[in-house]
Amino acid sequence: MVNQMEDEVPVIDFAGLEGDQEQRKSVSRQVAEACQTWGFFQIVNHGTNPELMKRSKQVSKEFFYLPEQEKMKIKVGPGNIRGWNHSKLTGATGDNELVKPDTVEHIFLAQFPDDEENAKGYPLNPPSYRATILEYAGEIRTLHSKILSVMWEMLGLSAEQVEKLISVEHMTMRTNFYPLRKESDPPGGVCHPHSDPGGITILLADDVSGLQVKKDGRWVQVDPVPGAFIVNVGDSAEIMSNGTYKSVEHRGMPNQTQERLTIASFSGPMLEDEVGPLDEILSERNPPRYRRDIFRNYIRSFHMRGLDGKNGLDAYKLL
Ligand SMILES: O=C(O)CCC(=O)C(=O)O
Ligand SMILES: [Fe+2]
Repeated sequence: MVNQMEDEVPVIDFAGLEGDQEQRKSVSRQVAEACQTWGFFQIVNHGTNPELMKRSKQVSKEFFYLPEQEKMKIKVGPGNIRGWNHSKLTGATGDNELVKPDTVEHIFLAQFPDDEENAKGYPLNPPSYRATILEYAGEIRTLHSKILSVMWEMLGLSAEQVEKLISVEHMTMRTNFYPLRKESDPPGGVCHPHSDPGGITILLADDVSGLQVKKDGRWVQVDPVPGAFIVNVGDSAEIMSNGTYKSVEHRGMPNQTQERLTIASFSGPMLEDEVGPLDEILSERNPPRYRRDIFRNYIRSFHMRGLDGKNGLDAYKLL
């Protein structure tokens, strides 16, 4: 681990995953431990093209810089959470309080499956937006699989089972834009405390601080290592691991010296997949701690509650 401090989210050097067996084992142990304690870690030397990361941030910022009337063309609507979202649109999706007052401006879109349905909601401006984001999504999908592979291996699953669990068929992205906020400005423009519903999240945090993670009842700031990704365990991975891996509450705050852009990429089960503790790890001593349900229902229940702490997961706990 690089730069390890007790009260800092672990930073893991992924170069070791391409090394010999010992090096791979060491990285795998660090990943499993981080998933069990923090539910969060940063990764460096992850192999993702830095130029593509930069272009994805750039094209996203270009979208957010557009005049409001242009962004309104892809705004969310009743029963539709895809597209551009702003606290001005509070309640616009019809899903209770999906958009709370003071919510950060963001855009939510799906990348995989790469079909007609998921192509909906993309902005036509800037013209290169969709192509760039899909190129980025393609690289990030590989990284999702790599991380998931380590996580499931470390639970003792067979290579065959791991293989089945790491193909990322369903992937979505939430891009958050936090304009520079001075101390004298009224509070607002935040990503409210929540846990992520999917498998894992890979966050491109633009080297600007603002993400905070709940640890032992208090908020801990994550200072992004330049060029790193911040990875976290989602609710589905917590459920599938029967609680071994932790989906931890976090929130996104504006930065007081720089504007902030974050791109969160969520890999998850397919909407019709059943999510429940993996049979292979259950035993008399490790009985199921969560009830099973299809992911579509889980997501619906999650959104009905709005972004609000870990309520989504609590509703599925058995013990
Ligand atoms: O912007 C951030 O720092 C956090 C974003 C986040 O947690 C999310 O989009 O799910
Ligand atoms: Fe999140």
